[in-house]
Amino acid sequence: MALLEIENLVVEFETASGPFRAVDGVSLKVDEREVLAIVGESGSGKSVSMLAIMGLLPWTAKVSADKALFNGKDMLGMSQSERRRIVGRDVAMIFQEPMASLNPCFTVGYQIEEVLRFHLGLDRKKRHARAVELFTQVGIPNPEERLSSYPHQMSGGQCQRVMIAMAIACNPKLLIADEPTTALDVTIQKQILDLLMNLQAENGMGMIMITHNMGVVAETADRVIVQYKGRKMEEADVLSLFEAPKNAYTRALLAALPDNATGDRLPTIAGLMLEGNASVAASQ
Ligand SMILES: Nc1ncnc2c1ncn2[C@@H]1O[C@H](COP(=O)(O)OP(=O)(O)OP(=O)(O)O)[C@@H](O)[C@H]1O
Repeated sequence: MALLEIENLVVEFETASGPFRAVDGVSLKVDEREVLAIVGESGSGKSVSMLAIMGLLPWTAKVSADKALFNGKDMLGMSQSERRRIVGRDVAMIFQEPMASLNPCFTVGYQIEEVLRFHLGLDRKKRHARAVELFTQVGIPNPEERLSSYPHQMSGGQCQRVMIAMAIACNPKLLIADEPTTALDVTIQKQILDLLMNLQAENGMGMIMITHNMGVVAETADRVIVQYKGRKMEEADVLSLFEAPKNAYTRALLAALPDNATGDRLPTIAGLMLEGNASVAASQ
């Protein structure tokens, strides 16, 4: 049984100018211990698909799917309270902006201990011990001291480590990392990516890596889905995708990698910025 199995996911938003389809019939599967990358440019519906399954979209979103099973449970059919117990415990998400994901009014220690209280019901002493253990695991120096820091007293990289510690606090089966390194300095990006991949291997988690960066895909994924304007363009194991991409949009993404630039200028993705031309990629 797959850990996560989604078939024909559709997400539409009610907007002032009528309904807008952000995700258009996406299907995917993630197995235990597998890393699936979802890659595509900004606005291709990568985040919205995952937020829809987690029940984290606003009421203006209409979500439907033929199947949306996590660990055999129907994520769209279950009650809000049942979903709240699963999200954050069995499935955890890390977002692009660690500063924005943390509450500025509470210490990072309080925030991680809240996760441990809510999902695992640990008493104060056990919560504290587990928080220290988690901070140590994600490489935060002087964990005891750092637990009483507020988010603004920490760097972006440290805040992302806190977010990762919170995400793995309950040993989730699936970790969804949504552009986890995009907002960080280049030197820190590699450290955070290495940390995530080590934790994924150590804890045996399934993982979905959402990114627009083919370099990140190459470093992390077993399998890749290429998404464009809410649709799946191509799906392949990572080696096949890099060696023999089948879709024109995938080829264009790969050609735009700096290593593939042959002249002084980066290659352009011709025509893809025009409105409503998903067919350019879809039809090739
Ligand atoms: N609440 C909302 N109401 C209306 N449209 C929305 C809403 N949230 C997202 N969208 C739209 O849905 C589309 C897909 O957004 P999504 O965030 O999934 O893109 P993405 O591929 O993850 O890109 P990025 O990396 O920039 O977030 C975008 O066009 C976005 O503007």
